[in-house]
Amino acid sequence: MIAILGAGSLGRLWAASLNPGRAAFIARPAEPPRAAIRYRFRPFNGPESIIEVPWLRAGDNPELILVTTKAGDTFGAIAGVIDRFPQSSPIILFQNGLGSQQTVTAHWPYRPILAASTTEGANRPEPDLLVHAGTGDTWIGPMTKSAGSYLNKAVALLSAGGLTIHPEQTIRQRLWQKLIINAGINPYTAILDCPNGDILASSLYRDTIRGLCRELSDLMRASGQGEETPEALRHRIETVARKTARNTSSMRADVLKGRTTEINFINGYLARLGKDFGIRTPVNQMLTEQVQQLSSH
Ligand SMILES: NC(=O)C1=CN([C@@H]2O[C@H](COP(=O)(O)OP(=O)(O)OC[C@H]3O[C@@H](n4cnc5c(N)ncnc54)[C@H](OP(=O)(O)O)[C@@H]3O)[C@@H](O)[C@H]2O)C=CC1
Ligand SMILES: CC(C)(CO)C(=O)C(=O)O
Repeated sequence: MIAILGAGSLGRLWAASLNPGRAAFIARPAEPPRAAIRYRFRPFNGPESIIEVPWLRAGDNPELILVTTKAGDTFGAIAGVIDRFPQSSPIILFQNGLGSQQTVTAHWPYRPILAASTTEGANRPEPDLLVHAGTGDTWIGPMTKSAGSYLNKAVALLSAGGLTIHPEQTIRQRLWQKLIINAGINPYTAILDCPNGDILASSLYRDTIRGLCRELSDLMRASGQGEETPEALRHRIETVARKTARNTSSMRADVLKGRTTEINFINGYLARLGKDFGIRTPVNQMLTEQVQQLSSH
């Protein structure tokens, strides 16, 4: 049994991809018992089907716990339920950005905690409809010392669902690579209220991207993530913006739906890191503040 904490878009994608009966959602601690969650699943290819996922029962001992809450909810969500599970239960964190993973591993350093970086895309245009909007790859790797020995088992269990999973010993590097892309696309799409590709011609983007990439390059070096020139980072950001030109980014989607964004774990994380290292980050700071003004965060 694979337990999933966070019955949103990504959690439902995982539940739908695993064989029937293999997944269960973890309820919030104070939630009264409810009937199984039922939703329509529209796969990337093929016909729609109905998925029914039960709630994990008291005493169930999952082989794996997937955490698919938003970054800002993750620590509280885990803290609310973790005492139900043995110290040896492996936990995989699926959050975008950085910062939430460090908070969780600093609090539970002896638990086997892994992190994932995924390019799968899922959304819920209606509450009971889950759309697998884009297929991709998922990399999983250890964040705590004891997690290393669980990696192969976790990859095998999740691969059985049919999504493409890779073991990744240097998962922090992967998370950084995705962070760079999210930092260079998401806030602009939220501020400008436009699809990913449209940011490239905007004056906000053109006036600030050089400075942003300089900050990203300096922060990568200071964090031990290696040397990447600002020009190379800009090229990578723009390649993804062009490839996903018609996409609504997750941050723009959050703003449009009035939800808290993950800005504090993307450009906000980078601005905080700059303060720790004594590196000036005026562009990350400005983007963070502008996005914070658009929503409750
Ligand atoms: N969707 C995608 O395609 C991708 C998402 N990601 C990352 O995955 C993470 C999840 O994203 P996504 O699935 O889109 O987000 P959603 O908002 O769709 O799902 C998050 C879910 O977590 C639930 N939740 C919040 N707090 C708790 C809690 N304390 N206990 C149990 N459940 C809780 C929310 O419930 P409620 O709505 O009731 O608050 C919601 O159902 C994010 O960090 C995102 O960046 C990464 C790559 C792709
Ligand atoms: C790569 C990108 C920008 C694709 O939309 C993304 O990951 C997101 O929207 O969060």
